[in-house]
Amino acid sequence: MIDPSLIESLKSLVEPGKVLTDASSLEAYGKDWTKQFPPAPSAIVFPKTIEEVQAIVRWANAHQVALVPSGGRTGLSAAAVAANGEVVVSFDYMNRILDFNEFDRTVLCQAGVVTEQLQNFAEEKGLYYPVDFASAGSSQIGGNIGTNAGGIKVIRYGMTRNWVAGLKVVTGAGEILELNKDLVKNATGYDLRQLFIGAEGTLGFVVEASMRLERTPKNLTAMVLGTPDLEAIMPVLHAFQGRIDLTAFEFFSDKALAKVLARGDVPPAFETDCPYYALLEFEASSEAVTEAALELFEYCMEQGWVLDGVMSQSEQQLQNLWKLREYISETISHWTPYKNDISVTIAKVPAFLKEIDAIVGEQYPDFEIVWFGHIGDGNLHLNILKPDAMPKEEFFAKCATVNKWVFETVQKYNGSISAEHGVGMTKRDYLGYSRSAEEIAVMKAIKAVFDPKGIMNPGKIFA
Ligand SMILES: O=C(O)CC[C@@H](O)C(=O)O
Ligand SMILES: [Zn+2]
Repeated sequence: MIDPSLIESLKSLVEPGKVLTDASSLEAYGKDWTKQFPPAPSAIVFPKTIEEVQAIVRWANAHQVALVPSGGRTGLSAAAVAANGEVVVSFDYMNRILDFNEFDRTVLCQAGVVTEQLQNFAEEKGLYYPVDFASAGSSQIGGNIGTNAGGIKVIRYGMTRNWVAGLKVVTGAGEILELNKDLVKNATGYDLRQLFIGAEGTLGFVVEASMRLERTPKNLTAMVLGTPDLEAIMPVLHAFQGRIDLTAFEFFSDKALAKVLARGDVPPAFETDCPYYALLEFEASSEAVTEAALELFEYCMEQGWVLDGVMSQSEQQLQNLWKLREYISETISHWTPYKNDISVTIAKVPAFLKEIDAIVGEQYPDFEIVWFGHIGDGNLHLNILKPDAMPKEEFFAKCATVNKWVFETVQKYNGSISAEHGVGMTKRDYLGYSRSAEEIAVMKAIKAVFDPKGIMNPGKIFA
């Protein structure tokens, strides 16, 4: 905890009432969606302007106070958790869309603009912001950039990184930098914008971002296909990708589906029980595309890769099919899951999946294992559910012992121990499985340049 007199000086930097220290605010703003680390911030500060953010960072430098950036706090790696008396900097009051440029198709957002707010704004302009995920209703653009958020349309549109035209940041040294200025072409040396994307607030804070928009997809149509086993999913992807440009290719297991259906608010896709399901989406822009999709469906049935399937016939049915996939994470959060977010290149998915599945089957004989994720991107979400009777600490400790086997396999396949959720605190001890000692040394050197006093989100990414 920091000195109470320091909190008083912090109050002088922002509008009255914009520093909170009451227990419920500390609890709420001190954590994200992870449940491993008890929140313990000293205060929450709510700047309204870039100048206020800069003043807070300079104050933190002067007094050696650690800062934690806070957006929608929907992260899954504890990158936005303040567990050690830090001051949380919330962007809740920097939530305005400032400008729209129709020629460049860019939207200037303050860091606290909620993802859905940007998606809706794009729609009003007849355009589309394509980065999408279940937490779009609360996640903020600044946080999406800090984690380089991915989601369900990466196969077609890429990660948040692809949509950042320009950034304004306050570095850990308290300087304001304007990065890339929305240029499409800018060959003037290092692209510092890219460094701040996925940096989890460890170099500085994103205060404004210019985000690119895209044309609206036409007549999005989804298919849910039941497969006889895990191995059948990738040939289905390959078959469809040979003829159709997919906007999504997701998968989930029967266990994931059962949890979602048990909620009672989503209809099943079809009656046949299958161990695994693929959800794919495409633009049914012409009759020919729809026909090709149906032919591919039949072909996959003939090959024995698909047991049953359905294609959405209306916007409502499209939404319902998506709910089967999008509701999984929130639904299973009831079981305090231990999460893995791992990836390999597409070609390696079948062999990798088989090996990981065997490891977890062997290592977690008594735990319920839920598979789902963005398999079309090579990204698997492996969730281990906590048995109700087992204390949280015991459960997480048991799961951590299995990391060695899972991460050694990830390393063997040249994969990533965190595909899209970031490193934060949950994966910092395992960074070496995905990044070499030399790379980590360079990353730390870069941090020292932007954040010489080490006050920006310390303890995240690096142990
Ligand atoms: O809860 C998870 O493991 C994944 C959350 C999110 O990335 C998703 O794809 O639904
Ligand atoms: Zn995901």
